Amino acid sequence: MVLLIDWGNTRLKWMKIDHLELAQVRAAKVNITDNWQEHTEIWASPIEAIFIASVRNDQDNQALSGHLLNYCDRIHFAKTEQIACGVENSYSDPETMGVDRWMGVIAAAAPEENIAVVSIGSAITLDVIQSAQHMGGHIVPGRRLMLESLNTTGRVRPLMNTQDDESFHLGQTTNDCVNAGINSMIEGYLRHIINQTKIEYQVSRFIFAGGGGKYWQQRLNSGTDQMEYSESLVFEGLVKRYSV
Ligand SMILES: Nc1ncnc2c1ncn2[C@@H]1O[C@H](COP(=O)(O)OP(=O)(O)O)[C@@H](O)[C@H]1O
Ligand SMILES: CC(C)(COP(=O)(O)O)[C@@H](O)C(=O)NCCC(=O)O
Repeated sequence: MVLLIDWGNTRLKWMKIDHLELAQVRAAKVNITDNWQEHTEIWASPIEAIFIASVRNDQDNQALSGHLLNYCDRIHFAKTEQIACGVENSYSDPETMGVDRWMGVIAAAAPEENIAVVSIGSAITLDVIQSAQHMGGHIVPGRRLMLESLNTTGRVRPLMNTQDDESFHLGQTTNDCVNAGINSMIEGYLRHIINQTKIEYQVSRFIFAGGGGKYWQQRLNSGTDQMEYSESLVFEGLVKRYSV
């Protein structure tokens, strides 16, 4: 059994597969937790190897690997590279690019296709790939980070609405004003990058990922653009990178 881990700023995602094969990743269940220590099932069965894409700090990564070493001594933390699986990174200093983004880029890249990966998690990220060349991207604060940034005003102390706004509307409470406004910001940003990447980078395929990926892919998919949602994109990148 091989254990794959995608550790973002909010949640740890994990799956177990028999072999490093894309078909297995696509069929496997993605498990999600805010608190991995409580999930003994992660390491309950024998594990041959562990591949991790983590954007957490060294202390968190050491705590996780220190624990996992009790169950498996083949632990590999993926790193962002200049080139991998035929995909070239646009960063002048590739190691500074989040490994979750890089795994998404590796997973999405296809010869002779122009693709945008849009990940909607703690941060919202864009990565554009033209025929296996990473062209660059964006990083913007995600929904929670935008909302929490208003706490610094002292007066606006909003809470996240549990229900997603389905349409444009105006709030009549502080909370609703903030939530409706942030949703509009995300929608405006996403519509803008979809338009611009089509015009400027001839993007013809959009792959959404991350905790809000499914919601926004469904909401923005008018049927005219090729828009997909992938729950396992980072895992697919790990498999593509380490199955060679
Ligand atoms: N509809 C949505 N719109 C924007 N962001 C969302 C939505 N649903 C969930 N999220 C965000 O997704 C994040 C969790 O997604 P995830 O990809 O696991 O994040 P990370 O990889 O950063 O841990 C949360 O921070 C949450 O605010
Ligand atoms: C941009 C990110 C914070 C996104 O993380 P996430 O929302 O998936 O938790 C992460 O990819 C990261 O820490 N990147 C390093 C900076 C960069 O990619 O240039």
